[in-house]
Amino acid sequence: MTAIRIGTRRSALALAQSQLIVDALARLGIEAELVEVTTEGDRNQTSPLTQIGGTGVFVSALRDALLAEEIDLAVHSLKDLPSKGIEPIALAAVPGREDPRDVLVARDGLTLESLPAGARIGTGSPRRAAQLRLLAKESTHFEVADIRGNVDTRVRKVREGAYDAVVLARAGLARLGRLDEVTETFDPAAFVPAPGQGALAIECRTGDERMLAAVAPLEDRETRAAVTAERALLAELEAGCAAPVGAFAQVLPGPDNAQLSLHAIAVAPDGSASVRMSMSGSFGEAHELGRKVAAKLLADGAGRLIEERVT
Ligand SMILES: NCc1[nH]cc(CCC(=O)O)c1CC(=O)O
Repeated sequence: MTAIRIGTRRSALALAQSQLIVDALARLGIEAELVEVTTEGDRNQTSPLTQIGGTGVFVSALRDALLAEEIDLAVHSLKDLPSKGIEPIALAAVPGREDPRDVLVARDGLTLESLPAGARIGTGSPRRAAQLRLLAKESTHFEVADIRGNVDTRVRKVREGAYDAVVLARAGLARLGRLDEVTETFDPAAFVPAPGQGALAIECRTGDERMLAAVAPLEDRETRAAVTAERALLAELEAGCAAPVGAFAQVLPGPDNAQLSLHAIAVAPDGSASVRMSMSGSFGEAHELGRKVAAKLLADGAGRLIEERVT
């Protein structure tokens, strides 16, 4: 049998994540190799993410390569996937999640509390920007500035003094072996992560039984349930990965592991207002839980808050 071709973006993080899957398959006795695919999101590092086609810019080139049969599997950061799937592509496996929390990487070991007034915090994410502004209103004062580039670039910009701090996913730094850069890890109930953050998505062509069977052992049912709830919420809000919406689901510890909790927030982009909601439901009804929490958020005015203001 020929080696499975795994499509990956070229960034250090994408390569590390895809290599995790190559290694996991190798442990199952299955040979796989990486095929690098350049995406529009990688080529275009200058314009804000929200201007280069919104959701899914990192995803479509890999999907195109799958459909053209240039690769057999695609590995994505699950949070970069559009919240609605497409028919010819299957979410073949969701492996175990890394730490889903957001972190601060600040100069001189600083935290949100200890950053001086007027500090510049870099993020390209409307969700992070909105939650930073929300926190700023409540405690200290800082300026949120747009930033682009991959994880290494962003950390370097703090080192070079262009920003006092950046907000990143803890998972990305963990996978790059750079957790020592973290100066504060945010409580996910206070600073809510992106739906799917920390999880990987392994996609194949719909009906490709060989690939579905190969990656089935990598599936983690707790992560699948959690991200199903988080993504159902995002889809129900008709929001994409660029929306100021956070969602974080967890399997509740207990004798039967039968409960899933979901905590979500929708924030006005300027941080002037927010709506939060928490609910739990049965493990087997993750999608329904996401829809219910979204409906409650909408009833509390979330739709108006997150409405895209095209300027
Ligand atoms: N937006 C880009 C992106 N997509 C996935 C990750 C990190 C890994 C993850 O969240 O699973 C990152 C970088 C970041 O947000 O810091």
